[in-house]
Amino acid sequence: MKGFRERPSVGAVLELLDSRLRPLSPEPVPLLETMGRVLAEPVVSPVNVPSFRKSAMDGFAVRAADTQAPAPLVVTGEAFPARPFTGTIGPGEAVRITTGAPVPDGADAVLMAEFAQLQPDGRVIARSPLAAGKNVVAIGEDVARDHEVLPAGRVLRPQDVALAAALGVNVLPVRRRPRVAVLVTGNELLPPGSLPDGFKTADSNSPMLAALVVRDGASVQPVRYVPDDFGITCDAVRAAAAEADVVLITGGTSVGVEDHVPRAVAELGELAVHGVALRPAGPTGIGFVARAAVFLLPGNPASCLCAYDLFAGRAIRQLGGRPRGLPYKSEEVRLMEQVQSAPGRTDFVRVARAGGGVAPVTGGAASLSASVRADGFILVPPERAALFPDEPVTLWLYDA
Ligand SMILES: Nc1nc2c(c(=O)[nH]1)N[C@H]1C(S)=C(S)[C@@H](COP(=O)(O)OP(=O)(O)OC[C@H]3O[C@@H](n4cnc5c(N)ncnc54)[C@H](O)[C@@H]3O)O[C@H]1N2
Ligand code: MOO
Repeated sequence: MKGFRERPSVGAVLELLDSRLRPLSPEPVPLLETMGRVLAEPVVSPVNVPSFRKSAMDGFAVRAADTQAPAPLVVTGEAFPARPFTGTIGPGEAVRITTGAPVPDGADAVLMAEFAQLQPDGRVIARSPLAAGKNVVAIGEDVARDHEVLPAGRVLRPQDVALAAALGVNVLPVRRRPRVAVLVTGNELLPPGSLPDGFKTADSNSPMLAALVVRDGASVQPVRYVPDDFGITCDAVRAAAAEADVVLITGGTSVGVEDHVPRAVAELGELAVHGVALRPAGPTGIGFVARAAVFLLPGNPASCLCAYDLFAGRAIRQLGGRPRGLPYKSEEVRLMEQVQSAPGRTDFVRVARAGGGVAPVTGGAASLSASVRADGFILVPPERAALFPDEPVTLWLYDA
């Protein structure tokens, strides 16, 4: 059994990771299925919106010049959406119009019904003068043809999908979703939901990882349980790497006699990182097998979450074309208690709000309940051996 030799810094590991991964290729997807997907190319409008001069109000289409003096106008027809008035409005004339209807030729303003005085003979008088263009939406006023309306990289929102629909676009090029396989190692584990029994432990890492993977826009394959056996571990990693873009392996990452994962990854491909100057999750590993990026996530639940958040999630987001940084809101807060670290190491410290600032929650890397009690986490940078009360720190918030 060998211990960890050199542990690269978190920064060095992130650099390596970023240099090895590129967004997955685009795929065409029907518009209604694109919500939350990542746009791979900009959307350029093929049309003007609106494509005709459109009334913004119910009332009367008029010539603005005719409203400067309060003279009665003769109503010569009606205009409705998609049922235009086909004639031209001449001097002294008006056309009854509804919102969304094409403004007839000759008219350059719409008199709102509220400001129209109807005469007993059916003619209409403007109560106040109108400027040209009043209540008329110009051609291309909302969207001009050939203009970029959605940038590449956009995580599509409901209104984005709606705009594409308004432009007549019904298929969008979006990044392929990363496919993620999860392998759970450890003879001691029972499937999630099992009552912990004797020396056995219910698997809590895989439900957490599945939720994180979905949050980060990827699809997750059914979890596979792998006993602590070198040959079976190799077979499972090989099979997972053949069908996934990312393989997450929890447990068996360290240097104990039953920790087969690092050697399996090294033999099947490349173990680029094993051990990071980080606490918790120091035993984290990163490798590449076939075309898959493989993450060795320590078995302790808090370490597993930490290693996912800092490394695996970043890779998944990058492959999916999403912003690769931490997907949490941050805020500057005051630290209420001293936090001990060590020079050269990054510490991931779960904290809760306390006394107008934040304080570490109690519980080690094996404590999942500490992650549940935490409002978020802070990171102690490698150049600091400790953080002190009253210092400003960046709080990464678990809740938006
Ligand atoms: N010589 C050294 N030994 C260890 C070091 C070290 O630096 N040098 N680091 C320690 C740290 S820190 C951790 S973390 C562990 C990581 O070890 P493994 O990744 O091999 O994790 P396991 O031993 O398999 O499990 C640790 C712990 O977590 C429980 N576990 C595992 N999987 C799950 C799961 N899916 N759901 C819930 N709980 C799980 C497991 O039962 C153990 O209790 O290495 C140290 N050793
Ligand atoms: O870092 Mo281990 O990841 O503390 O339990």
